[in-house]
Amino acid sequence: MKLSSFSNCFLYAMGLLVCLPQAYILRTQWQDWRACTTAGQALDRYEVATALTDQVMAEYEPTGMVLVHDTPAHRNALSRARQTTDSALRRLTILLDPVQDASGSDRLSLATTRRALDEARTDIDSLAMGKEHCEDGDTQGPLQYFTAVIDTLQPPMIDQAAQITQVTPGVYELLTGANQLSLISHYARQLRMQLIPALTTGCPITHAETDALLRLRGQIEEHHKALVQRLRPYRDQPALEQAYLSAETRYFNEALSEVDDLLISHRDTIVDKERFQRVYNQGLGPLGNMRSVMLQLARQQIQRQSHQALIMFYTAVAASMATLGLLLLVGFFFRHRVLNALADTNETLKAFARGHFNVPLPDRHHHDEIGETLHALAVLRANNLERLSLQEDRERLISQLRQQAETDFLTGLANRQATQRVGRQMLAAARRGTGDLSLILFDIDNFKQINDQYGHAVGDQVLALVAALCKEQVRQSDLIGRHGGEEFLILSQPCSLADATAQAERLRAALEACPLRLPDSAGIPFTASFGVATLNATQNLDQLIHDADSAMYEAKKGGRNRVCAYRHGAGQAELHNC
Ligand SMILES: Nc1nc2c(ncn2[C@@H]2O[C@H](COP(=O)(O)OP(=O)(O)OP(=O)(O)O)[C@@H](O)[C@H]2O)c(=O)[nH]1
Repeated sequence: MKLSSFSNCFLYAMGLLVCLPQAYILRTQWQDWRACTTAGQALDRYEVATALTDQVMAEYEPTGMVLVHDTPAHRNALSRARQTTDSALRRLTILLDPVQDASGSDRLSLATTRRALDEARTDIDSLAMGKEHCEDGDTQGPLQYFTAVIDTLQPPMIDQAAQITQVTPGVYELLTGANQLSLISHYARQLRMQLIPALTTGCPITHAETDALLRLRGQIEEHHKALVQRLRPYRDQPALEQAYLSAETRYFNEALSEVDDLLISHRDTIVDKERFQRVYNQGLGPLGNMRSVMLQLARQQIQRQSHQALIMFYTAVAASMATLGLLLLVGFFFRHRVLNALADTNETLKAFARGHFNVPLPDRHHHDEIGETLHALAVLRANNLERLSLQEDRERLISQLRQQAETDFLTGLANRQATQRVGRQMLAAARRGTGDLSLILFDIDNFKQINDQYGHAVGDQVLALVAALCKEQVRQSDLIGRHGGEEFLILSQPCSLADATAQAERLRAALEACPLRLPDSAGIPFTASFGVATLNATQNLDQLIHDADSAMYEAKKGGRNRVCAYRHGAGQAELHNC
């Protein structure tokens, strides 16, 4: 497995290992925040349900007034109170509608409330019609009806409270306390409703009313004690402490003292009705205020938790992004600094292995292990390039030396040694069937006389001129060599005897027609005698030269400045142009 594939797999695996738990954490934090939002909405519904409870309780007094004095004014007050209650009930129904659970218990419960309310109102209306004042039990029936209505509101409130405490358990005591305050308000208002006949018309308090007062007084005390217990953990909250002290003073001390005085003295009338009404009514307000403060504290706690959940969510998002970014950075770093560097180094090494030391080295200057390897490669490359350069110089020198060793200094033609070496190669090629090999051997006629007459320097110039004329006359592939002093040879391949003879004739004519031109002379004419031979199946180079030499000898003998060809089997060289 290649390192690059391995690193890709490793990075993908790491990405999954990092992403999956982080996705889980993100999901959890998001759900926590959503739950807090849902708890806040549940608290909204809880408050509306509480307000509805208050509104139902607000009907107690106008109901009591209508039962005592069925006047149009009291009827109007009752009608307004009922309208407000209906509107609060509708509002709660709308709020609860989108959050119905599978059982639809909240909706059913509100339908029951609606029914109980309608029944209570019907019964109260029929009770109010044509009745006499101060009848015993006037207020007992309506109170039972209202109690039934209040009871139907408990299930939706408990459901909402359960939803809230499931998310924010810390608000349990506050919600329970608020519910107890609702019940205390309920009993407190019932207690006052019991006294409406006595307060408004001066009717004597009946035994039944006294019993109801005692029962309600006991229930208020019972819930009051429980409320004090629940409030203990929150006494350090200034707003709640203040609301609590106000409720304690105004209702539990002052208002209930009025009731206790009435009960303890066993009187059937209230001495100072105005004072009783004022003190008792002023005591009811702090109860509602205290409950509002408790619900406000619960809301603040939910908001704090929601805020914390949101911060945790954003922190998780930031941590996820940072981790992923870090992973990508590590991947990029590893790919760039390690994998790519290794791949480049690998390519360079492969090129070196093929002997290509001229390839450019990867452009990396990091001080790490790969950087050190590349530095070593740079040294290796420089050493090898130097070695190759020296090798090239040496080969060039050898080539020059070889060329010098095989070149005739005077004419620039191949010397005898080179002629022998190249001649053997051409002979081998001819043996492989690449065509006939012919040899032209020629010697300048009476050259001694030229030397003697004009000097050796001029003789040398004649030799050089002969070489130049030869180069003009023969093919590039032919070999021209200086065989000896004033003797030259030409090896042609492929070339038949007839073609070689014709070529020798052209060369002879060219030499004859080109005397050596000297500045102070009219020209020094010279000629040459040529012998031509063609290689047969069994000959070696020396034998071929020997045949050409025989023919050249015949040309000399025949009077010079002529071409003689050697034919095998003829017994002697056959003269041509003689
Ligand atoms: N200038 C000069 N002369 C050379 C060179 N090599 C050989 N010779 C001369 O060439 C002459 C050859 O003379 P010979 O062998 O007698 O032949 P020839 O005078 O050409 O007469 P034939 O060959 O019979 O026509 C000698 O005088 C050599 O000194 C050379 O490199 N330069």
